[in-house]
Amino acid sequence: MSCMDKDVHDKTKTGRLKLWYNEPAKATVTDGTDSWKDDPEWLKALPLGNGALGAMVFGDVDKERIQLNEESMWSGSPNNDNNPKAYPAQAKIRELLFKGKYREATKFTQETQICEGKGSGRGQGATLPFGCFQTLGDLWIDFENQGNYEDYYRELDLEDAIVRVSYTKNNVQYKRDVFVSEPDQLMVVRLTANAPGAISFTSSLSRPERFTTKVEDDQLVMFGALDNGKGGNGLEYMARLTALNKNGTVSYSDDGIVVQQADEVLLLLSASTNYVLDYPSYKGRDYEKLTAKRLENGKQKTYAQLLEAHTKDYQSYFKRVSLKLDQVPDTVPTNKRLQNLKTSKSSDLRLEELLFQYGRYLLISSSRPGTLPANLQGIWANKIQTPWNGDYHTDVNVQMNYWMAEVTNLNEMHLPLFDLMASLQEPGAITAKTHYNANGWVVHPITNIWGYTAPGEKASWGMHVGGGAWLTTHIMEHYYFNLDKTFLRQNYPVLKASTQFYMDWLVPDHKTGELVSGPSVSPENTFIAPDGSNCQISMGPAHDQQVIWQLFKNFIDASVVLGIDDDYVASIKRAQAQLAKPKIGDDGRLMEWAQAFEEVEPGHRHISHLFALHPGYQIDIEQTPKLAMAAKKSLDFRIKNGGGHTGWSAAWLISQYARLGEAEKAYKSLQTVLAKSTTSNLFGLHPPFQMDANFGTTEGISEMLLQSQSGTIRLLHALPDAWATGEVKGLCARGGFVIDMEWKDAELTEVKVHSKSGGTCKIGYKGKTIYFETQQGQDYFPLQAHHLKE
Ligand SMILES: C[C@@H]1O[C@@H](O)[C@@H](O)[C@H](O)[C@@H]1O
Repeated sequence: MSCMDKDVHDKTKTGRLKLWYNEPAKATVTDGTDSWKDDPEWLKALPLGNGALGAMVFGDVDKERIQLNEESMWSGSPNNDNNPKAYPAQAKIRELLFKGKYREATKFTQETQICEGKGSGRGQGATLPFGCFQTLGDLWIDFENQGNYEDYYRELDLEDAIVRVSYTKNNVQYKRDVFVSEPDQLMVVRLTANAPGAISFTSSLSRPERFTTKVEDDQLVMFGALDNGKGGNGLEYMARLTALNKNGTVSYSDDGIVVQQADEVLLLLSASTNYVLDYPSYKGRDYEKLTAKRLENGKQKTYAQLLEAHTKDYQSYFKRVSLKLDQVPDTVPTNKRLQNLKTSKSSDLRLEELLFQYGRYLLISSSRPGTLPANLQGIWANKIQTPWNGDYHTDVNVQMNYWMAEVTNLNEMHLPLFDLMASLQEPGAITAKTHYNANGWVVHPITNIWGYTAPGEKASWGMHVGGGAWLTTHIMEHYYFNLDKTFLRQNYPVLKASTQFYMDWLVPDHKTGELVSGPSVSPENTFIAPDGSNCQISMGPAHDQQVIWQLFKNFIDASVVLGIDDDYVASIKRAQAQLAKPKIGDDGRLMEWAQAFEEVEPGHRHISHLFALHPGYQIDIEQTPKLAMAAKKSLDFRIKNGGGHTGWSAAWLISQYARLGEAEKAYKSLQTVLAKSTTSNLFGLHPPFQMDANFGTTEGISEMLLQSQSGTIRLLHALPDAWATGEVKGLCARGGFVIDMEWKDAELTEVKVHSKSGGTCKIGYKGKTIYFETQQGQDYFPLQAHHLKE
């Protein structure tokens, strides 16, 4: 084990992409009872993860706290409280709606269509069958010697996914390096000092409830079972901790590990549960054996070997993309930079670069092939009752988590979302049959790791049936960016089964004969019915019509790619043509509902009726300019009335405006996210903390620089004045292209196109469009070769 490599702990030397601070996050635990309120010190801690194991490092001096997560730490249990009363009532609700009796329909829908049980417990389901994503617990490192310290420094280095802490105390310089390795499935903590025998501490493991610790050989083991929400034990978990010391002594007791006068110490932690993403039992993993094996493997390796494997793995993803907007060295601590931005209201290019790459860092750290998808918290939650149960919301949130995956060259991180979709097929088919007597599968706005697909406990948000269609759009996105036919063939059944649900669900509108979806909601939004009552339920809300249109388009395109041209595909083409389409209201805005209702909350956080502009593309600035202008009116109206007031909704606005080529408005929404919805560790805020704002912001910045949804690769489509000069490398475009760009004074100066799969490349820039044929693996320079600018 080597000692003390000086330079990486000194930020100024490297100019690397880092979050850094001159003060620790206090390791004290504040009262976690109010699940909707964040612990302010936790929001200063720094996140690490390997997709399954997560850690938040506080970096405190006298007592270090590393709050731990494991992706499947969920209370609750498999329980799909479908409601057999739903289908018999459906026809009456539709009749009421076609007659314009919205108040009666909304009331009857709440009485007959929601789940049988308590559902998500209004986002507080920790003790219910729905369950809740919870903390694994805390690793404590108590140095037991109070007193002053100086030269304090801590950082999260995005270039190698390591947290470093250093300070001087009693003339001894202490250092900590922490990372969570994917190859070794271990959290690694290295403690060093520049004086022999200076390292002494007691280390322990704990969590707010349901845990026992014991010694097993040279390990401290924490284990327990979570609440299954039915009055018994559910998921079983285990964490194992061991200490490898250089000189000094180590002793183990059921309460902790005591290290005395060591020169250097390595702490290794493994953790897992008996969970398996497999309907109907969702269990069977031998977590005790797995955690023991991982720890044993780790103990056979040197720190350098563990570090090298981790860095190599992480950088193989992170280093695919670089963004340069600012050349000025980073001399201001991150929390101070953010504070300056919030007070001065002036932009900060370095923070924008950092936020862009931070989204990529967080996705690599919370979603890997074979893990569960990133949830509302990514994988970082410090409570027993997490906001909204830390679940998977399918009416924008989980989709937003993955919008950036392909364009920012992280296609592998997208795979867990497809695993989730596949796991919802069986429970979703039972809900489709029970609630709607329909084939195929359906999911409503909330799902969890137990295959929950029922509507939940409130019709006002639960009756969103478009979530399944929306989720499947990711299948075609992954195909378009990678042209992987094997992937498409494997996922075609999920796509087809989703179309089968909507083919059984859609009905002709009594007046227009167009196919409409309903009873359904425009996610979580409320309209004023003609009788003045506040209602949510209607026939043909724009959002449903748009996600179903996109699903049918994707299914037709996938069938063409796979050479499938049967009667069923033909029936989908007919149904798509018959769907009610986006409409423009008398006020020029895009209509959110089939009728021009007034909104109870004009500044509502959801903008679901603009799905067709982003992430869908039924509406396009060049191909459907009228609808695009109506979309712009709707966006401006939303913001004028206070829209974008949650982190995720402000992040979505960046992409929406970017699709319209509205660079300054997109940039303004980016400033809104930074100024209003970003906290000192750059976590996004709903508030409380909610990860989709981070992922949505990275997507938004990508959309400002590069778009390819229309079939044309649009370069610098929404370049704000603030980014007059810059460079981006490694962004991906549909069709299997990787794009590098440099620009100066808002003019492209260099473009490189790498063709991953060959084929025709169509590029658009400032109103000019060029085409050129490409060979697989070749690079092209369209600026010169194809006179892109003349
Ligand atoms: C997790 C929750 O998801 C939906 O319900 C949104 O409307 C909320 O704003 C929040 O993001």
